[in-house]
Amino acid sequence: MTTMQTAPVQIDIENLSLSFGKTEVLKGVNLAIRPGEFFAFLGPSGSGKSTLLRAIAGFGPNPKGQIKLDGQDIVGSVPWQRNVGMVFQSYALWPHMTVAKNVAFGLEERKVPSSEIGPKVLAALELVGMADYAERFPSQLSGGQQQRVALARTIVVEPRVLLLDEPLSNLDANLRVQMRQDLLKLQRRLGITTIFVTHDQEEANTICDRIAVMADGVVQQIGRPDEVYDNPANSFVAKFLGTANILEGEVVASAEGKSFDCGANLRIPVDADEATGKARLVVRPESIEFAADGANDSLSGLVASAEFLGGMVRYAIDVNGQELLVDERHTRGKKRMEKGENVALKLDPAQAVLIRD
Ligand SMILES: Nc1ncnc2c1ncn2[C@@H]1O[C@H](COP(=O)(O)OP(=O)(O)OP(=O)(O)O)[C@@H](O)[C@H]1O
Repeated sequence: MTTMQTAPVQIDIENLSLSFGKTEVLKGVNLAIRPGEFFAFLGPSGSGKSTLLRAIAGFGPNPKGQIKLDGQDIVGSVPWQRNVGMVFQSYALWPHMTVAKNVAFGLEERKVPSSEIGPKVLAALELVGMADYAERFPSQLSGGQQQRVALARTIVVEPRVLLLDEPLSNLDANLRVQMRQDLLKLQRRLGITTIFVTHDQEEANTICDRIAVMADGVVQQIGRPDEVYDNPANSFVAKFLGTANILEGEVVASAEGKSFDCGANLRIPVDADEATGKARLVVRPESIEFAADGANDSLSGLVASAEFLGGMVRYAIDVNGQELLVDERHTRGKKRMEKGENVALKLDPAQAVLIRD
């Protein structure tokens, strides 16, 4: 079982809405997940990520709309008919069964011939690096090991889709980093279409091919992590992925062309085809640079605060009443600028994104 027996599936979610009583928690979700993709639902607590994942698995109230696996709608079919594997945050291993029994359980339920069960269990445990622990009980394993067993138990039945609901959140920080790489390797080896639910942007960014950023039961944006980071569709996405300066202002036209004006003498040129009127400008702290004093087009400001973050220093700079966060790479022994110090900033317009929300 080193690769999928069947070709990986495409998942299409169309106009999916779901309510708990009168509360609508998914509001018309549309998503297309490609075969073999490692896809993330990323969003804050309560945004509906788990509800959406559970709807794919067939748990929870029946949604309106469609969930298609390779074009076939599965809404309305019972969970065990979907052949979709789910790994929960809490592992949910049977405490009274050994590791091998836990992994064998799903095969026995599916009436797989007993002669095939042993080799399949061993192969699944080998895939997650737990073959030596087959006769232990869950209570004799660390959290990370239990999570590996939970994974083995899910993949042993060769599901068409792998659903992971915050699978690493109970592990300590170092183990999480290692496990996410292991997960990625496993996913690539199996070639299985996988959805990973997390509220941790670093986790999603490092291992997922694409992400859907969710808020309030609505998909806010879909794309590769770097695409979404570089081109946030709205303020929520800009703030949720990384740190962003979001300047309020308007696009104005003048003899020199169009620019974004947020008062405070801060004008940034924008494309000629941008409509005039109210807008916001998103600028990441790492894309603003300190310039030599008096350099052309530089903005002058005052250091309001400085935070040492290890590899960099995050400054808050007051530019005529508008505060801008600016990250500067730290090198050994580099002196930090002091509060009240005069600085000049360079803001490359190509690094700024105009949004209208
Ligand atoms: N069984 C339920 N009954 C009523 N409301 C529910 C139920 N399950 C979830 N909800 C509500 O649905 C909304 C979405 O919850 P969901 O668990 O999908 O969010 P989430 O993004 O996965 O958050 P978290 O990261 O905290 O799990 C929340 O407002 C939650 O309170």
